[in-house]
Amino acid sequence: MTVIATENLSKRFPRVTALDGLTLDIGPGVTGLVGANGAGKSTLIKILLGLSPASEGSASVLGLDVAAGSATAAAIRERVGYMPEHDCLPPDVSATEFVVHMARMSGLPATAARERTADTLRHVGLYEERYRPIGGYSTGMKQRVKLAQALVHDPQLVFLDEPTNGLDPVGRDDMLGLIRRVHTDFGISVLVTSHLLGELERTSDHVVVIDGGRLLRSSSTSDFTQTTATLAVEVTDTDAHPDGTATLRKTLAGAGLEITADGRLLYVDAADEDTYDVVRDAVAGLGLGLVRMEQRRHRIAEIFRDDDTHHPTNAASGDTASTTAADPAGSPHAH
Ligand SMILES: Nc1ncnc2c1ncn2[C@@H]1O[C@H](COP(=O)(O)OP(=O)(O)OP(=O)(O)O)[C@@H](O)[C@H]1O
Repeated sequence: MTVIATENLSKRFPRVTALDGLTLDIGPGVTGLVGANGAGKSTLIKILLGLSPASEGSASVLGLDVAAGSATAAAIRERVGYMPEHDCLPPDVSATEFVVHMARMSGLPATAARERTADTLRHVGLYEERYRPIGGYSTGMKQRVKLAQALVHDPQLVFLDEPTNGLDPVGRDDMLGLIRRVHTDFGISVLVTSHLLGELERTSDHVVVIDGGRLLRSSSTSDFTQTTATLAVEVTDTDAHPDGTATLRKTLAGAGLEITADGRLLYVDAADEDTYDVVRDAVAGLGLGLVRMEQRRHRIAEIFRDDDTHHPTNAASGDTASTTAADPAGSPHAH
């Protein structure tokens, strides 16, 4: 089932092309949309919401064409929630008043709007504070109000534009947990943007990476982080073998295995199941202690670093979405 589809979608402003022939097919679940600042993430969301027309190409949301006219646009808004990137909350009203208002705007009757508001604010973790004016809230609380107003009319899909912006590491973790639960508890599909690839690794079922308005990669998170056929092996030293790692490497190479070393870790190419036995027997035969022998998993960021070396666009443009997005230093979840 397709939740969001775009076909050759472009958006040109007088001085910049924000989206450039973007073709996407996104299914249900949590999808992370990653790209550096200016990659075109917000532009894509605005087109999908019908707030901004595309220059070229087509797009549909929940099977509805975003350019089909006002009746379809209204139908999309009924089914879709939107959490904008920038601060957009009125400071003088309380979270309850604001979210009730947004629920009423979405067409809910007064009683249902009040009930849904109470439930949604509780779900995002706002309790007694919900009666105080929003102007006195912390950034984390404001982000929660923005999330609540996107969810209050029980949409099938929400667009969350940089929901972790401005949050400290604990606040980020909480927000990412909440986003995950939006899908697992309510079955709502999520398109969440970030310029940090690492933080979407844990939260998303699917990751789409764009750079300069173009699609760089779209695949399921498990494809990104799939287990490779490489074993990571670490051993102790002994009196007989003061450099156990080097000794084991020599022994395994002698047994015909492909090995690379990274400090005390040996990466052994596990061509088949027998490789485990060969390594175990070699370690036991040498009398070394086996600290670890495990299948190596790729992290998303690692795969992008590999891709960067091959990708012609990146090589040409230098400071790109993937290099920025893959920067593990920027994300508390990258390691
Ligand atoms: N209304 C506009 N007029 C002119 N240029 C625009 C407009 N909106 C966006 N752009 C440009 O289009 C490009 C994509 O912007 P967009 O906001 O979609 O990026 P983004 O990936 O969401 O980045 P950010 O995280 O910084 O918002 C940028 O170069 C931006 O300057």
